[in-house]
Amino acid sequence: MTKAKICFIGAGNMPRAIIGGLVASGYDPHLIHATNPSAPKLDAMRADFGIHTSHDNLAAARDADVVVLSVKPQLMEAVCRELSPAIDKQLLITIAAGIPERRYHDYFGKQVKLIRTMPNTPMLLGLGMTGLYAPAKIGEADRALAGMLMQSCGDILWVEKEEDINKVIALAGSSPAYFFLFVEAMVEAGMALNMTEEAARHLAQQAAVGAAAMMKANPKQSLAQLREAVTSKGGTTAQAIATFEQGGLRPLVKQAMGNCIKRAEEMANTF
Ligand SMILES: NC(=O)c1ccc[n+]([C@@H]2O[C@H](COP(=O)([O-])OP(=O)(O)OC[C@H]3O[C@@H](n4cnc5c(N)ncnc54)[C@H](OP(=O)(O)O)[C@@H]3O)[C@@H](O)[C@H]2O)c1
Ligand code: PRO
Repeated sequence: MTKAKICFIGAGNMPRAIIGGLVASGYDPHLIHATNPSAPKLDAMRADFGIHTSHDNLAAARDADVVVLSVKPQLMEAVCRELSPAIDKQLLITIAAGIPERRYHDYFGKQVKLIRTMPNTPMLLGLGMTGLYAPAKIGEADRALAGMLMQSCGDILWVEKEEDINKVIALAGSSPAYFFLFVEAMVEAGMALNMTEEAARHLAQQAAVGAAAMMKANPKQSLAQLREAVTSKGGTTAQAIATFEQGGLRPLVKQAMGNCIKRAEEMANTF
């Protein structure tokens, strides 16, 4: 495993997931530094993962080999302008949605080495999915370093065209929230049938975990085959599935993912 010093600028939900995954995979916590304006998130990260923390973006970035830009897209320009004097040969990795790679050179006021990534929160459990895009000028060693960091917390997929990062957002970055919404709706339906929230959640979430594990364990079986194996002819599941299909679940999912991508494109024109 590399000995690169990694600094996360911004210590919110996503860096917490990546740092948790990195440390659990055996990455030395003393090589990891996170910065944030407010103290509570840093205190929690220090306590949970044993990493270094501070409020000083510039000093942390200056001391790092890899700087992971992990603030909200709205704050990215101001943060990059602040960091610029500290950036020289470091590899920059951004996890921000929306902002195109070319914009970062403007933000920093100079050419920087930057890889765009789109991770997701299951990285905290080592079950993440990250899409990565690097412009042609980025060398093999830097690609390998970014890939290794993200792969220590889950699966990775390199995309060749930058626009494909927006498809990664729709399919993986944002999609844990879709699954939570679906299970939330199932739990609400269970509660409407007079089940306790605890029992309904236990049933629905374990079914979700089991279904996810079956998809992963059976890559040669199509998703339709897995679905059909649950769906007895004239049985109960068939009624539920027909209700979803008649209610337009598939076009609704297509529309939701299309709107997700549209928002990423709007952000690219805004920030
Ligand atoms: N959450 C996801 O599932 C997900 C997935 C993929 C990518 N992303 C991307 O990850 C980035 C961060 O998202 P998030 O969900 O982690 O957001 P978040 O939880 O709101 O975290 C953002 C953090 O940045 C901190 N911050 C604000 N100003 C700062 C500054 N000047 N210097 C350093 N830190 C600063 C905030 O601190 P305070 O709270 O003290 O203001 C906050 O802790 C976004 O660009 C997003 O597009 C998120
Ligand atoms: N969370 C970020 C957003 O909602 C990016 C993907 C997941 O914008």
